[in-house]
Amino acid sequence: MNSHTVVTDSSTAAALALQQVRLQRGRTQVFDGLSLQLHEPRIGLIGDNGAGKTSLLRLLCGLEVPDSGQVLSQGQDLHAAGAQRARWVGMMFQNPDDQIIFPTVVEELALGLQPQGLKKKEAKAQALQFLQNRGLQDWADRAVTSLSQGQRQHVCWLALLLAGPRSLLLDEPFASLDLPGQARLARDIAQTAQQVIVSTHLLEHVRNFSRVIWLEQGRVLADGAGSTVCAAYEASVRARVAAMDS
Ligand SMILES: Nc1ncnc2c1ncn2[C@@H]1O[C@H](COP(=O)(O)OP(=O)(O)OP(=O)(O)O)[C@@H](O)[C@H]1O
Repeated sequence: MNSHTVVTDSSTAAALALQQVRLQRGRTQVFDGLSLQLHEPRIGLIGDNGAGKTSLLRLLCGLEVPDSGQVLSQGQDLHAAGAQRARWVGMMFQNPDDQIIFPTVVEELALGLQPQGLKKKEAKAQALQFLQNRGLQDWADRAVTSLSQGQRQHVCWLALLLAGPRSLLLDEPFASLDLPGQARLARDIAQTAQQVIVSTHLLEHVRNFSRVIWLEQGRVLADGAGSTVCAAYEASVRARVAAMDS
């Protein structure tokens, strides 16, 4: 298959796929021919700092363009898709301040509805209704800067849910959430109809996923049931820590 080939059979194509992707960031060759078919409704990404989890998510949502190879969503080239890409895939960033653009919560949520062709006023009304349905109407006109880090992360999750692309990519979504916040997000993820791909160091949140991918230096070290892959990663960490002590 050459680098311009586009798989067109969307009935069998994976929600997301990488074909022979090479990516360099700065001086680091992050991926050197990575291929993955991402069919499953819940996929976890685990691995040490610098393994390539964020880079993979950034490729999958079109923020990084591969140096060679292709990123596909249901068989269509993500980078050739232009504006409709926002209907296919959306990402929640590790740092909410990299994501939030608008001064108030309701405006930020409304932004995500614009790719659906809604006028500003309609989008704002829908965003307000969405907040009301979740008992968060008091947040609507709050300045985003007045929210805590964890609350801003929650706003990013709500914006992604409301925008409703068919694949949701979450980069360390639990990192700054308190325990009730983590439980709420885990419940939301479990109830979401769309595909959800989660990168995390908190393994309990992906251990029950049908698929977890363990990345190490841009390569797949293990790929399988969450319980098996998480146990293998934990065993590796234990062995490395033991080696440090000896
Ligand atoms: N903007 C950048 N410029 C140069 N190199 C980068 C950049 N971003 C990431 N890298 C490098 O790419 C590699 C993969 O980084 P990435 O952020 O994808 O890892 P990660 O698995 O998400 O790590 P973490 O668990 O720390 O978030 C690392 O070696 C990192 O140093």
